[in-house]
Amino acid sequence: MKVVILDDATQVASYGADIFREQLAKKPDSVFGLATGSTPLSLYRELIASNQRGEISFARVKTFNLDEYMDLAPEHPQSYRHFMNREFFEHIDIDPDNTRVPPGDAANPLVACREYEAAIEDAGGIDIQLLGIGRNGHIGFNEPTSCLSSRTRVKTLTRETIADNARFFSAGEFQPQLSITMGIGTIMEARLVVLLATGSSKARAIRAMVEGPVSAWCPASALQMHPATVVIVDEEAASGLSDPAFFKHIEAQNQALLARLQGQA
Ligand SMILES: N[C@@H]1[C@@H](O)[C@H](O)[C@@H](COP(=O)(O)O)O[C@@H]1O
Repeated sequence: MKVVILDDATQVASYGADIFREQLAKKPDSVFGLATGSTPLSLYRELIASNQRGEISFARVKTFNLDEYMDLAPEHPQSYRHFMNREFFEHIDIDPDNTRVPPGDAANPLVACREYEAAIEDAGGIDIQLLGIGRNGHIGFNEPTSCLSSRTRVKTLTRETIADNARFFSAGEFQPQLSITMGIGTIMEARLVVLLATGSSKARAIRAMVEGPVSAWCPASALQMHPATVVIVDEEAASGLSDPAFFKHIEAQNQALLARLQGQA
């Protein structure tokens, strides 16, 4: 697990966006796993700007979103499908048919979960999976006690997650208690995982993910077993780590090594 600590949320978004830009330069038909939440929004805005300047193209890209609320139609303003269209897909040159979000309104969610897994496999697997993290260490909607080898399935949301996401629903409005989410096993098969976290409310989860035991109590801790995970955090989200200076030292060494290798090319 590579941990990159940066000054602020703007730098976190740029560092993350660079990884996507580099991937697109290498493989224009990349498969991206995408996330919702407020954290990735600045990264999406950077990618939109690059796309509109003609620096990158999503014309051959396929995307799979991590999760969706159950019982919300795609047109519902709080559905993750609606969020992705509004915040990202409508502003880039992607073919809408190449974007998938788990169907929260599927007549048979169990069949829909199996089909989602099959579609990821048919696309050749995920090149980069983008993740945020919940305050309780969830990734996607894999809440604490999730099986660490789980696949796409229906998950019950914790009261903490429902409370955290209540701000998006108006008072008295139906708020889903269930979700469809890629499993931790699904996420672990992505070739590269990029997890972003900003703000002090994420400090406890980041510490548990990076330093804690690999445990279903912190689903993100499973990423300690992933061969290529980059965790990009601002100072506040890193504030619970025992030795942030060590991670900064490693990153400085990595950048120096990269510069040396580029000099040799
Ligand atoms: N299912 C999503 C997660 O994918 C996201 O990482 C988390 C954190 O959201 P935010 O970035 O707004 O803190 O919220 C939701 O529960």
